[in-house]
Amino acid sequence: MCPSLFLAGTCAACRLVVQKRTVAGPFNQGAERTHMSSEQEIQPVIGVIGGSGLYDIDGLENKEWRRVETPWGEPSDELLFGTFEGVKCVFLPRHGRGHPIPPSELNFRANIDALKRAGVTDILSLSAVGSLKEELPPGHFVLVDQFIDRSFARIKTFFGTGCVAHVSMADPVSHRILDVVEREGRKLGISLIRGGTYLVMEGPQFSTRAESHLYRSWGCSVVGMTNMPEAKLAREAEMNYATVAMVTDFDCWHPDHDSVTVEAVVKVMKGNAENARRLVKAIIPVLGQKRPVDPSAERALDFALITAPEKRDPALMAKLDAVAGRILNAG
Ligand SMILES: CSC[C@H]1O[C@H](OP(=O)(O)O)[C@H](O)[C@@H]1O
Ligand SMILES: Nc1ncnc2[nH]cnc12
Repeated sequence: MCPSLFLAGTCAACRLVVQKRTVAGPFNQGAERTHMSSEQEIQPVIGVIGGSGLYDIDGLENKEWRRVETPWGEPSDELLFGTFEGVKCVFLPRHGRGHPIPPSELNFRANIDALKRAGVTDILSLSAVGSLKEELPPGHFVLVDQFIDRSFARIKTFFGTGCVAHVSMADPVSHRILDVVEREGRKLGISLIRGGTYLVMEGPQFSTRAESHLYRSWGCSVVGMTNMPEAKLAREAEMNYATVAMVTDFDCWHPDHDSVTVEAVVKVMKGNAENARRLVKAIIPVLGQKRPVDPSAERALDFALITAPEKRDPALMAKLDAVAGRILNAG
């Protein structure tokens, strides 16, 4: 047990592990982030998580697929590193190229840790969803601002016995990112709605009609299988997160529409993907501008850790090097 891990420079053995892992990604800013103050400017690195139908990203220069190791296991795929108009970007196909991984088997921790390790500051998630509202037909993009997490077979935290943390999820998405997505999306003429609740179901089967009606009665806008625990883990890793939920179907509640099938989702996603690509190209140059630290996410751990230093588990602390290095290594 090392009681002094939070005090940088006091435990040579533990720090060795931390340092070895922190430098893994080519865009990593871990060292600067460790000591950043909220007045400090940072150079964002944009991460894009592509959902169903989005397994690559257009227009990147200096493209390179690269494997990133994490202490949580394998991410869904290699990460695609590149630049777009000079902005550093990292793309991850959520289900892997060719879509081999179902929602419940996604290694969400490895995915988020890998992006963090790669230096990503801002994550834009692109997801196919079913609509739970008449006014959100297929082809619409919903800029989600809330989630209801009904997933139940997933590991939902980086923390645990030996280092307990409780971050706030009251405002789970970055409104700074959504402002940019909304403005650029409207300029492109994409049908989008700002705000909405994404119901996360476990899957992989689609909902029963009773479930679909239940989610509607809760006021949810869209239903999908992937954005939790992704958003929770991004918050724990102090990364900004926002989702563009792209409607592909009316799930199974609508009396005038067939119940959702993969065939229908894929067909609509082909059109949605084109708009998603236009949108991503428009927002990256804006999101990639230098900006002040965004405390809502980038300071999420400031008041979240509760485990006394002498009760902390060195092995877990070492695994948290990328996710919580800013605070664990603070001198
Ligand atoms: C292929 S339809 C169901 C599948 O699509 C969505 O995934 P993603 O959010 O990665 O686009 C949905 O959540 C399901 O995983
Ligand atoms: N109706 C639906 N339910 C869950 N996930 C989806 N992804 C796309 N459509 C969906």
